[in-house]
Amino acid sequence: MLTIDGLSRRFGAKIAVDDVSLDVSRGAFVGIIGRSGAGKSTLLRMINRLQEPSSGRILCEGRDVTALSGAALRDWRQSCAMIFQQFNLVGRLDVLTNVLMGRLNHVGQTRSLLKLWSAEDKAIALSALEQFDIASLAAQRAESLSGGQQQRVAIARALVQEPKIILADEPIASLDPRNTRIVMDALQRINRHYGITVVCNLHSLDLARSYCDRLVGMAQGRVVFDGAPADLTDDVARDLYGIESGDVLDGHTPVPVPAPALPAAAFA
Ligand SMILES: Nc1ncnc2c1ncn2[C@@H]1O[C@H](COP(=O)(O)OP(=O)(O)OP(=O)(O)O)[C@@H](O)[C@H]1O
Repeated sequence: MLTIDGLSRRFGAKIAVDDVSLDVSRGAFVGIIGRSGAGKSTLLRMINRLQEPSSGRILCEGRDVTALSGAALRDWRQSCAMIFQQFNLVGRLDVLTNVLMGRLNHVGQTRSLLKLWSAEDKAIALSALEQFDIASLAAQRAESLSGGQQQRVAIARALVQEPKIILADEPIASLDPRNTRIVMDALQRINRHYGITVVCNLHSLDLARSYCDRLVGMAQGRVVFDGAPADLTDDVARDLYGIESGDVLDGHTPVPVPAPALPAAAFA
């Protein structure tokens, strides 16, 4: 469904993403893992075109996403919803209105400017909130909610966009363990129940192993592992995470290793 073909992004002399090629099939739950600075966010942001590639292409069902502009680009962004670490809600607005923002592309420009939501849009938004057990919070200001609740609102907003893909950039990075599970369960529900493809950046390897059906490991902008969670051995994980491996391998003794110099073929 989604093909990333030789995608790179430079920031001055720095190569954040270096010649990445991936095929993501419809309905997959893909975890992008790797240490801080590996290029995970830049990769996700390029898929959504929040960041422009320096070279390479992104294709979705044969359409060249990298060439889109204007209305076609807006359509693309609607069909690949982003979930951010910091939720990106409008704090002073109520929860229901925040979710309705996800419908903006489905209603006419005048109605969206005036925020004249139809009864049907409101029903869709409320139903999305119900999916994640937060319909009772619909009238509350978003800023009054806990982090886990806010992230579920953001996921509901993404769902009402009716996307083909959800791109989640470290969605649980600022949450406690209980809310982490709730939010990951919400993403899993979107994936399994609605068949929406999820590509999710995760720092925690344990979470990635529990929730994803495919893991893509990045180091220094390159893909150094691509396979099933069961195939990602602790040794490979230590190479991927280096001195951070103790943080991501729960129950394992951290074994510091030098920063990896990882050819893509090494773990293919
Ligand atoms: N706008 C930017 N300007 C300059 N350098 C950038 C920019 N965005 C990212 N980088 C650099 O590109 C590299 C990859 O960053 P990126 O945020 O994609 O990594 P990451 O794996 O998502 O890390 P983290 O988990 O810490 O967010 C880093 O070295 C980062 O400093």
